[in-house]
Amino acid sequence: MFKFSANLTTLFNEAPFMDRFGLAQQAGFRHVEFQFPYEFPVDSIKREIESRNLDVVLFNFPPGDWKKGDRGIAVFPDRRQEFYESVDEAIRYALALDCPSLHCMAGVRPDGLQAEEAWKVFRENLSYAAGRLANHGITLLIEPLNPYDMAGYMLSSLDQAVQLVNELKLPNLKIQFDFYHMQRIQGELLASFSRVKELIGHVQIADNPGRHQPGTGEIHYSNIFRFLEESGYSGFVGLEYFPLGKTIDSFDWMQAHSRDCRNETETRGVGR
Ligand SMILES: O=C(O)C(=O)[C@H](O)CO
Ligand SMILES: [Mg+2]
Repeated sequence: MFKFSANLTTLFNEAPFMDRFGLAQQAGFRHVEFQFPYEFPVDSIKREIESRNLDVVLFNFPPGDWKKGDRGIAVFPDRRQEFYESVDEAIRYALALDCPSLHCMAGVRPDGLQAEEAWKVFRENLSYAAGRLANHGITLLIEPLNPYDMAGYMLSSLDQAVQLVNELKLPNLKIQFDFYHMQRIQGELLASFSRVKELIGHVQIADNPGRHQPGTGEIHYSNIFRFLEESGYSGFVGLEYFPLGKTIDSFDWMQAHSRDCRNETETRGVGR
């Protein structure tokens, strides 16, 4: 049975980041994830999760300078040192927070950088990072992002991610399968998930269009949840959506899922 995780970057964003842990707990969540925690001291986050009995299940490596357009720094030949330091920083946070998985964003390829060179650097950096994370039992994740939201992002198809994972053969390198991005990239959601099931280390959800909660768009999430249960996926499903309306009013779809699911108590207890 899979478990829901509240993404505190996109959920509860009516409140400052450090207040979102308490709001997630009050809403019944046990697992949380977020994108970038680095502007907040790790000890403050640790206090929040310990006092609220939450587990942190995922966050990203530092992405470079987001305001200047960086969306990861793993593809740049001239920024390797900065990438190594970003791995150090991510590990420091992950160990303090006892987080089992980290997502490495690739980056946006500038015009002057040849694709072949960028892929080579990405492969080398992933090998480096996977080795460092393996020493701590942490899984490294890569996630294809749709080209409409993130133009020029290097890793923009599921096939590219599969190729990297198969080529590199690193036991702790897995795919972050975000149904929202997959819908916008290629559709064929159930078949695509089935095809790469063994390579998936984390799942995320949002509906399309709008990237809001399930039930607001075109994705048939009750089918997807049933399918995930039947497929035996037992990892996390991150709620990485921007609520339409107040966050606390955006969880109706979860009640429907619990009703559909045979073991209601377990779904609620573990997931929310
Ligand atoms: O945007 C997404 O879907 C993510 O999961 C990442 O954290 C990248 O920002
Ligand atoms: Mg995602």
